[in-house]
Amino acid sequence: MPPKKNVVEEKPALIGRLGTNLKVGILGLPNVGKSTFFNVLTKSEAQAENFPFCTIDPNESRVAVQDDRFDWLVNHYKPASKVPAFLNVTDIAGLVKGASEGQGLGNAFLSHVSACDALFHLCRAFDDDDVTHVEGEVDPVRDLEIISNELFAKDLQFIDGPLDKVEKLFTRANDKTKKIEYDTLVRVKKCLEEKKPVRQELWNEKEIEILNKHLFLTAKPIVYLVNLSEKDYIRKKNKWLPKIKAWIDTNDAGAVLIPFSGAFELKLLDMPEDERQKYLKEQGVTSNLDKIVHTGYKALQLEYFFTSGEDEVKAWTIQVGTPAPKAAGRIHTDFEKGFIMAEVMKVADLIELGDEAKCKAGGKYRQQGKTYIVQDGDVIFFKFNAGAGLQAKKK
Ligand SMILES: Nc1ncnc2c1ncn2[C@@H]1O[C@H](COP(=O)(O)OP(=O)(O)OP(=O)(O)O)[C@@H](O)[C@H]1O
Ligand SMILES: [Mg+2]
Repeated sequence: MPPKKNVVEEKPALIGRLGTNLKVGILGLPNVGKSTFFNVLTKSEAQAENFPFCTIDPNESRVAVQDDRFDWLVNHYKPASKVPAFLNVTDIAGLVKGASEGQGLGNAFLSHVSACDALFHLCRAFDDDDVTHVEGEVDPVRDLEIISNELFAKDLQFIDGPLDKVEKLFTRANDKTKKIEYDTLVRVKKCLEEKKPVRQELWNEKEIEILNKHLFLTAKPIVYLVNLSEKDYIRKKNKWLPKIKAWIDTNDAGAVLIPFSGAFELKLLDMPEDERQKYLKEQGVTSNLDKIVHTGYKALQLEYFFTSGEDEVKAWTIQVGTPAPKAAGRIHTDFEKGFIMAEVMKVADLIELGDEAKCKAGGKYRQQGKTYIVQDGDVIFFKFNAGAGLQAKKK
């Protein structure tokens, strides 16, 4: 029997703000290399020094998403203007044990975490007696636990307010419309008490709508980054890596772990391009920064389609699952209002066949209507009725 239409399917979905201007925050203890990472990633010059709480106010920047497909389009069309996709990144202040009780920068810090949509949880696995560790000695597993506990503690403090409110309406005032909200928040509280991050629980769409009103810290997707010494990064070995992996498997199953080295990346940044290539070849390593950017982008459930021609090749960021008219609206609201169709080629087909004419001849140039869900890497030309925007305004 086919499933009933009104049954809400349980599927892992992004809990959080909607939109395309989402950002990833860099989270971790003080002095573990967050600003160093931010600087090498975004080629910025945020202050990164060897003392805890060097960063106080968040620094924001964006980093271009490296994509060979975009490079191919640029090389093919030789456009006057080229605009890749960008990932927004925020460097936040270090968090210490007791932040949820106001220690360190306390609540100010946690509000900066709250303003981000996903997190790079960065921990330190490099030994360097000259770089101060706020907890004494290096132990990234303990550090992950400290930060994770603070996030749980903050969510637990926060939930009582909304839960009390909805409980009054649902149980005492007998407002049955509040049932889902009440049940959802009770489940959230249970998760938090069991130290299960909200993101690890399976929620249906209705429940996600409720979660999205509250933006729990443990609902945000996390990518774990381990900051290694240059030596360990090059030899791809560090005694903490297996322990960190085991911690993630137990506490945040399925989350991605990516090692990098702030010291190594800083060194690369200072080298001229030819020297850098030579050094990478000699050492037999590559930088992990592109991979980190891609993973962050994916964690936000963002993707992009391309528009391309001689004027411009551009990657347009959308949320996964965006229908064609809404994607068109990213370019201009009139494109959405007057949407007629999307003419779509897959960038992989374009690259394989060589040009648009061959795509058309090979049946790889398709006309798609309003219900088409745009896919990552679609090359799209939108047809729209130019007067539609005006007509809509007149109504
Ligand atoms: N992989 C590494 N190996 C050795 N030293 C490193 C490495 N990564 C960062 N450092 C050094 O650690 C110190 C602290 O780095 P940074 O200022 O980036 O930390 P932070 O996490 O932003 O600190 P805060 O929370 O205080 O803002 C700096 O002196 C930096 O050069
Ligand atoms: Mg810093």
